[in-house]
Order: sequence, then C-alpha cells, then structure tokens
Amino acid sequence: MFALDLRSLTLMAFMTSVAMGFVLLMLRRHYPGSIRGMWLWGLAPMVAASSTVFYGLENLFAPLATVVFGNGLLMSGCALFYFGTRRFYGLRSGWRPWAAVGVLLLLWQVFFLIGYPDYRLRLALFAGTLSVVLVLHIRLLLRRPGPGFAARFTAGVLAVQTLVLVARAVSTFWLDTPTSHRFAPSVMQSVYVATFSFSVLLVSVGVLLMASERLRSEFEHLANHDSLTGALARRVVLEDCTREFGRWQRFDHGFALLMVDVDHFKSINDGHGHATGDRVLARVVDALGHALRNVDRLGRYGGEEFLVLLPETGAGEARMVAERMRETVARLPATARAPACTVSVGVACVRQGDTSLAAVLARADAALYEAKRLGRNRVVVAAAA
Ligand SMILES: Nc1nc2c(ncn2[C@@H]2O[C@H](COP(=O)(O)OP(=O)(O)OP(=O)(O)O)[C@@H](O)[C@H]2O)c(=O)[nH]1
Repeated sequence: MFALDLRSLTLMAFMTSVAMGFVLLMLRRHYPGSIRGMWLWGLAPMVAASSTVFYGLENLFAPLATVVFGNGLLMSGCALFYFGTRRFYGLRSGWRPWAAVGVLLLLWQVFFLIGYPDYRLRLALFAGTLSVVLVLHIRLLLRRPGPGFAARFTAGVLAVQTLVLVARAVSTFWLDTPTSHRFAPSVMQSVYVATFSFSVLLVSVGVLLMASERLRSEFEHLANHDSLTGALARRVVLEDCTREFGRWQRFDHGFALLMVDVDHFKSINDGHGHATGDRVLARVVDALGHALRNVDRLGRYGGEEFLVLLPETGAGEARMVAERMRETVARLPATARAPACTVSVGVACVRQGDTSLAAVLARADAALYEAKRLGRNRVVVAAAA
C-alpha cells in the first residue's frame, strides 16, 4: 500500500514538474527580455522531472543508472533553478565548478552503491547536497535589497523543503537499513517525496510572482520617469510639489522650488545635432542629481527645463543647493560625445499669501527669466516677500 503510494507520489512529482516547467517556458514569451532567468526556471523542473523516470522505472535500469542519472538530474534541476534566480538578478554563474562538484558528489554516491553499499549514506549525501543548493538559493533571495513578498514567499517554500530534506537525511539512520529501498514504506519517505511536488508547484508560483513584481516596477518606472534623462516625469514632480504645498498649508513646513534651464541649448542642438543634445540633457540630469539629497525631487518640466523640489528648505539653503548644481554642471568637461554647457537657475520659496502652487512656480520661472537676462550661468532667488 505504502509502496504504491510512493510510486504514485513520484508520478505526481513528475507530472507537477513537467506542467510547471511547461507553464514557465510558455509564460516566458509574455514577459519582456529585461526579465531574465525565466527559461532556466522553466528548464529546471523539466530536468528534475526527468529524474523521476529513472526512479519510477528503476526495475528497467541498473541501480547505477538510477543513482547517476536519477540523482544527477534532480541535483541539476535544483542548481538550474538557482541559476535562474541568479540570472533574474543579473548575476552571472560559472557552471563549470558546479558541474565538477556535482560529478564528485555523484561519484561518492556511486561509491556508497558499489564500493561500500549503504542506502542511508547515499540518501544522506544526496539530501545534504540538495539542502546546500537550497540554502544558497534562499540566501540569494533574501540578501537582495528589500526582497519583496514574492522573493520571501519563494524563500519560505525553499526553507520548508530544506527542513524536510534535512529531516529525511537525519532520520534515515533510524528508519532505514543499509539495504533499504527508495520505495520502502515509511511516512517520512512519503512526506519527502510529496514535498517535491508541492515545492515545485509553489516555487514556480513564487518565481512567476517575482517576474510579475519586476514587470510592475518596470512599468511604474516607465510611467513615472522621463525615458531620456531618467528624471521624474513632469506629472510626478508636480504631484510631489502639490503634496508639499498641502503640507505647508497644514503644518507650515516650508519648501523651495528650483527652475533649472540649460543655457543656449538650441545652439548645442544646431551645432552638434539632436542626438548630442539628448546626451547633454542626460548628462546634466546626472550631474544635478549628484548635487541633491535623497529627499529632493528632480523632474523634467519641459524640453531643456527641469524642476527641483527641496522640502523643508529656506531661501539661503536653496541658494546654496542651486549654486552647487550650477557649478557641478559648469565643471563637466567637454568630451567627444558631449560639449560643455551651463545652466541658469531660478529659486523661489513658498511664502505667506501663496494660495496655490502656481504662485510659487511663477516666481521660480520669473527668477529663471531674470537669471537668463543677467547673462546666464547664474542663480537668481526670488524675493521672500
Ligand atoms: N536634443 C533635444 N532638444 C530638445 C529637447 N527638448 C527640447 N529641445 C530643444 O531645446 C531647444 C530650446 O531652445 P530655446 O527655448 O530657444 O532655449 P535656449 O537655446 O536654451 O536658450 P536660452 O534658454 O535662452 O539659454 C529647442 O531647440 C528645442 O527643440 C530634447 O528632448 N532633446
């Protein structure tokens, strides 16, 4: 009865793995190329599934083939899943050392089959090997900055699987004998085999969630940022400014707005071409970003004009920030790909009597106009009252 159950469970593990591998490989086409690792995630369950063919039909194969191919394929499946996650995070994997260690471990298992036959040592070595791969996988998932729900979920499933593997490895010395068999009835063995099906199913769901989370954040980034410069989109920076204006009205927390405009940008475009102009804009935004704090917000207001929000900032500090930005841009050296350039900055702080954000924006704009009029490459701060 138990033996039959174990064979059924093995068959279930096979079907689940093939199905999930197929689902992952098919869904991969619906994700953009920027979501990497999915084909490895899809291949992994397929490879692991092929191991069950050797286990399930072991009467047809020599025990050596079952150990070498069955265990080898299952180990490879686990490693491929891990490689898939590394790829997802943009990490390269050298497979040669892994293959070398895998072959060594398989040779040890062959030794415990032929040289010193002992089922318990074979099983403990095998389960121990898989546990190490799973622990590396869990570590990778949890060590990424701010792992999302999907990564934590996947790590949780892998952790349960690891616990079962370790329990199986340890319990073999009580439950089994050196001549025990894979399908020998035991509740522990049933849990061990059944866990494979469930974890393949849940880990596949986990990695699909990871891919979807990544896709969502890529879309959000696209929607909220200017694709040329990486600065915030006009809508987003204006929303932030409106929120800050509301905070000022409720809590009297002041803020400053900086209107930054590239000087004589038209002549850069005309003299060097539009593509060079684009590069200059990206370079300027990069430089402006370096002159800002984490809480500050930099957005593209229009063409070659940028809007900076400095929360909790008065006129004196805003002028210093604006000067730092101006100097940072002016110090950028000319290169073969981008000429040197300068920026003019108009600064305005929110003040008593302001009834809308538009009033502060208008003052910052007027200050910018004044900076241009005075000769460019300078900062002008709007009057405080
Ligand atoms: N390359 C490039 N050019 C842009 C982009 N957006 C706007 N422009 C160009 O930026 C130029 C802005 O020119 P103007 O408004 O005359 O200003 P300016 O030449 O910088 O002169 P001042 O602001 O008075 O110093 C126009 O020629 C626009 O076509 C862009 O995304 N890429």
